[in-house]
Amino acid sequence: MAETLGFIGLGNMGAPMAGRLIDAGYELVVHDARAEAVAAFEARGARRAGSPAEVGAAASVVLISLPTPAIVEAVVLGEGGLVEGTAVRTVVDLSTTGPRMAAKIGAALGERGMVWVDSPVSGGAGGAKAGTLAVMVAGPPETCDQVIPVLKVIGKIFRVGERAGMGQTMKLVNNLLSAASMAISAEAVVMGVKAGLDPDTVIDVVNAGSGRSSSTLDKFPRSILPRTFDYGFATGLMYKDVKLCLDEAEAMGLSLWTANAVRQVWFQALNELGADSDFTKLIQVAERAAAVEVRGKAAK
Ligand SMILES: NC(=O)c1ccc[n+]([C@@H]2O[C@H](COP(=O)([O-])OP(=O)(O)OC[C@H]3O[C@@H](n4cnc5c(N)ncnc54)[C@H](O)[C@@H]3O)[C@@H](O)[C@H]2O)c1
Repeated sequence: MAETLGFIGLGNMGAPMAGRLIDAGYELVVHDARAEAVAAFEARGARRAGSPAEVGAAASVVLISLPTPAIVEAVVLGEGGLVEGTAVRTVVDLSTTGPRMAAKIGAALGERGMVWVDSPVSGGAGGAKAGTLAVMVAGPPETCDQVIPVLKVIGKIFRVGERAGMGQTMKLVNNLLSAASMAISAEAVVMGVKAGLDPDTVIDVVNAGSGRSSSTLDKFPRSILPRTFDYGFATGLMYKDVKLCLDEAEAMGLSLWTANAVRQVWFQALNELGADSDFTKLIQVAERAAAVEVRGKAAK
């Protein structure tokens, strides 16, 4: 019989990850606050659970992909939460939750004889669909050994530590760089276009030169130049990640000067674009300031 897994949070990342698990032969018990997201998975043979506790009653290993640390905490430890289920033993958090929340929930689960595997991911909705995410796994080695065959379905595994929170720290390091590269790429490309350069040429040259980054290699050609703005990552979540990173740095007594400037850029984007906007719309903030539009060819 196929192994049953729980999955909570079927959004931009959760849906393609859960979809790959179904395709790989796992049986899923799913839950999401959005009924339509659950219905789409029922149509693919998954079982619906009415609450996180119901998921915890049906599966010993449960994966979660939820927006914010507060939501993760409520879904796992709150009323009707995952830990109320009698079957659940291992919870794998694929969300960006921050190291302190990961440690807090990990400790709370430990008191109940359960294990928290801190396992954030990077690579976007496209990477989730293709199974090419970077998966940053931290937790007790024997539990990690048990869940890694499942996680291999969604991406490449990096074991980054044995303590809940170490995966999160790795993820915040990665996303600080991602947030910074989007911010500076938007400014730089807008400046070049304002001076008369062709946007496609700018990106082609940068990608053949030393200025390239995941923003210029992926986000510009896929979402910004064709102006589809459909990368699948929300501005509010990008801001959350930068803020979590700076909160951690401050707790460590570190002053991250560039990161503080990056936070301000994303705070401005949050106010101008709204939390739910696609994060590649950041270009529009720079465009407004420069009174110019970056419009290239459609993605190939
Ligand atoms: N989108 C990306 O490119 C990306 C990449 C890597 C990591 N992440 C991280 O992964 C996590 C999920 O991101 P996403 O982009 O898929 O977000 P999303 O908003 O698209 O999806 C979150 C899902 O959680 C559901 N949800 C929210 N509150 C809930 C609750 N209380 N109970 C049950 N379901 C609830 C929502 O309905 C939604 O389907 C976040 O922590 C994010 O930072 C996102």
